[in-house]
Amino acid sequence: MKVLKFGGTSVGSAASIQTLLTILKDEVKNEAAKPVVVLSAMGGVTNLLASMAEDAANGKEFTAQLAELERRHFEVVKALLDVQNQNPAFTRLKIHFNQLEELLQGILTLRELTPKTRDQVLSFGERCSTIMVSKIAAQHFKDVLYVDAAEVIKTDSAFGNAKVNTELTELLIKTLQQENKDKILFVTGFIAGNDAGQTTTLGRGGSDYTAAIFGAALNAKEIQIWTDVNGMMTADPRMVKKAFSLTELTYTEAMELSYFGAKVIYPPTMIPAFLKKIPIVIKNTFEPEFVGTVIRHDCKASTLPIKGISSINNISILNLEGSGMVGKSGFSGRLFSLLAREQINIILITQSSSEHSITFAVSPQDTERAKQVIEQEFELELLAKKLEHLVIEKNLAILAVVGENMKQTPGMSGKLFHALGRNGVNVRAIAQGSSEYNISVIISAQDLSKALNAVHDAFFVQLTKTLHAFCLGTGNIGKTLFAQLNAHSDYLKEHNGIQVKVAGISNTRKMTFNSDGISLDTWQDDIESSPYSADLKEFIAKMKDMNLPNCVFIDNTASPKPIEFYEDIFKANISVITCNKIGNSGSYKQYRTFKDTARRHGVDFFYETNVGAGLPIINTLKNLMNSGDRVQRIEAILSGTISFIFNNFKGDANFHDVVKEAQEKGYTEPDPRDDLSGKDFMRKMLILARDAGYAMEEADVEIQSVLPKASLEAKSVEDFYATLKTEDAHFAKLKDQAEKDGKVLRYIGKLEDGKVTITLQMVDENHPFYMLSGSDNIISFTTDRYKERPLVVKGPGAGAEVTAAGVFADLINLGAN
Ligand SMILES: NC(=O)C1=CN([C@@H]2O[C@H](COP(=O)(O)OP(=O)(O)OC[C@H]3O[C@@H](n4cnc5c(N)ncnc54)[C@H](O)[C@@H]3O)[C@@H](O)[C@H]2O)C=CC1
Ligand SMILES: N[C@@H](CC=O)C(=O)O
Ligand code: NA
Repeated sequence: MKVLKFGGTSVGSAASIQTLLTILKDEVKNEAAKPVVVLSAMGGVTNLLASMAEDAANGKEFTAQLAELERRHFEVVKALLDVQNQNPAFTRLKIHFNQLEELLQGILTLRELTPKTRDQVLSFGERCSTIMVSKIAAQHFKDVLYVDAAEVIKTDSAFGNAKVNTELTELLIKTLQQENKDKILFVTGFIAGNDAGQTTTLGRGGSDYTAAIFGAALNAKEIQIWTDVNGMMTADPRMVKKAFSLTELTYTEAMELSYFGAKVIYPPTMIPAFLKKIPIVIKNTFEPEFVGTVIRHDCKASTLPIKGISSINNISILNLEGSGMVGKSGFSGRLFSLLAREQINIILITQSSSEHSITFAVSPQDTERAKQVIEQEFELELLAKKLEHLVIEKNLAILAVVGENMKQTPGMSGKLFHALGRNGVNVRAIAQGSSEYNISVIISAQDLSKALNAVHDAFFVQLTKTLHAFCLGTGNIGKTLFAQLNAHSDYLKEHNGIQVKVAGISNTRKMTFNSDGISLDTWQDDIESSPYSADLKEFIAKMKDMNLPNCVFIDNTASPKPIEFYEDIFKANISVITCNKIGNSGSYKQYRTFKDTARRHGVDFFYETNVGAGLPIINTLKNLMNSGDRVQRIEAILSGTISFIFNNFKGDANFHDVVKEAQEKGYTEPDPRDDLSGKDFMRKMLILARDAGYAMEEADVEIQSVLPKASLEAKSVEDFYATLKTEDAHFAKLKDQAEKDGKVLRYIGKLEDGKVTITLQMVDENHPFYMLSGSDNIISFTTDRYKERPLVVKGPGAGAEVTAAGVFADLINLGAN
């Protein structure tokens, strides 16, 4: 036979009771032995009863609540019972409501609520729901018996949390069942009775306990807990959207997981079932076809590294330290006995092997009392300075990864701490028992949601890892990146297990945020209709405040302003991807600071597109350097704009029009003077030289300009274009000269002997840079290893598509870390 327990939501309305009946009909059809059905009070009723009792004790009226209670039960009776059966049900229920009213009246008169009376008040919840459901069930099943559990579950008189007399209880339950083998028993959950026939209650999770007691007494084949969620999940689904239901768990794992937070079952109540190895199945009344979770002792081997992550979102820690406890046997015994005497529950303990300090966690409401009693107990040690004063830290949380598979598996704690560290979550204390199925860490409460999501992503790699991107700049590159992300998101999920959510966007006018991800179909409308005006400081503050896991800041601007915040962003453990070259080509000190700060905080700083757009130039150089090679010389064409101009400034073409075309094609910087003046090229050479190990400054780069004086001095972009027309002869002369000699114009950068030069050259067909087209860049690295023939990278080095793709590639590389 099976025990089926239905929780408050499962008996909370006429509709859910109808579902309950369907579930029961299936059970009766498929199983020869009649089930035992344990019921909770209708959802919310226990709390309502408790508050009515409190109100009465405080002299407040309770009639309205009583009427509400009656209404809820009567409404169900009217909806589900045939008219001729309604009156007997109303009468039975009314008797109870009258008793309840009398009881509350007594409390009101005496202004006193004892634990005993409170238990009695609360018992009306289960009694009424069970009477009601059993009456309805009697219309559908032949033999139905209402059982008041107070008659068979016998306890001591510790009202509120009574202790069960197991032997007697089992005997009474067995006898009851023997005598009613052909009947479906409908049993009140949560309540019991003492020897004197008074009602007691079983404490937290009491109805589950009732089910476990019946299951154990009757050696049930299975105990089903019908609730309103799809079984036990890998984490609290309110905080971790990707949490999923577990199909199987061991008892130990269930205990560990649901100890914190998870309200599905309260594991101590399962002990009777656990001792008899009875499987417990958690099912969802509102989705009965879903398999749910089975808790059993003989679970199949699982491929999951952990079963789940549990958490408590509000705890305090107390830290006691001093020489007085070093090597002193009995010290912790004294401390913890004291706390036990005071009924202060210790949630977690850690002690370093130096024995110089003990840290333990308690609930916030116990904190002050714990401090007081410890200071009293250890007064002498404190006076003699053998102990320091107790340090209390509040607003903390516990996160624990749980699973028996962690046993003997190296790398589990590494994975946990990597995920926490990379997301800037500081670990205040750690506890792992030698059983190895639980690693608990204490962190700041405000980091809990971020930490849970990051750790969930790290362990459940079969799910997608979510990156949260905050993007600055919606121009050429920014908007192309959004289009690429949007078009490629399904592929990314499927092949790389990565999901990119754009959680914030700003341009110079507006900014918008959404922690669930801004739609990349409608981002333009979202930003336009956003109530927030752009404010870079605010944007960054909000990004930090949202505290999302796997967070990255993407700078797609050409502005010096975001650069000022990079260091601060790294310090908040947020990675940076940038196509903006201004940061890395500022002072050498600033360049170093970015690199060092990112490394110190365990986050990434990726800037592949700073040189040659999407071409793999920065990464190639990084690989050379990291593998111990040494750069002897770099020769390169790194201005896509100038490359395009020289490749198209031929025959009758005029210089002005070719520059305009380069801008229209998206090759130029927002201000094309940056390209033509050689400044953009200078920035790239400086970044390369620095990455190659040279501590250079801008002043160390020698630039030969391609522009005449008038164009160089132009005060605006418009004036600049005007000078390109007036100075046409200057450009035509250059072109004619090259063409006459059978050569082409090339703007070439060189790094050699610690010196960087950028010069305008005319090269013939024997030169390796002769054959270029479009916006091609080319770079040749001569190194200790690539000495005879240099390593060459060549291809289009400007344009929105290739640049955005380079930023995208940085993002994917980041996702892999
Ligand atoms: N075009 C290309 O081929 C390549 C461009 N890049 C770099 O890409 C970056 C962006 O270039 P484009 O998209 O062409 O520029 P753009 O002028 O089209 O767009 C810049 C965007 O940044 C925004 N912005 C500027 N200052 C801002 C601030 N303080 N706060 C918020 N938003 C701000 C603007 O509103 C605009 O949306 C530049 O740094 C450029 O050097 C890098 C490699 C290749
Ligand atoms: N404006 C740049 C674009 C790449 O950084 C260029 O022309 O090379
Ligand atoms: Na590149």
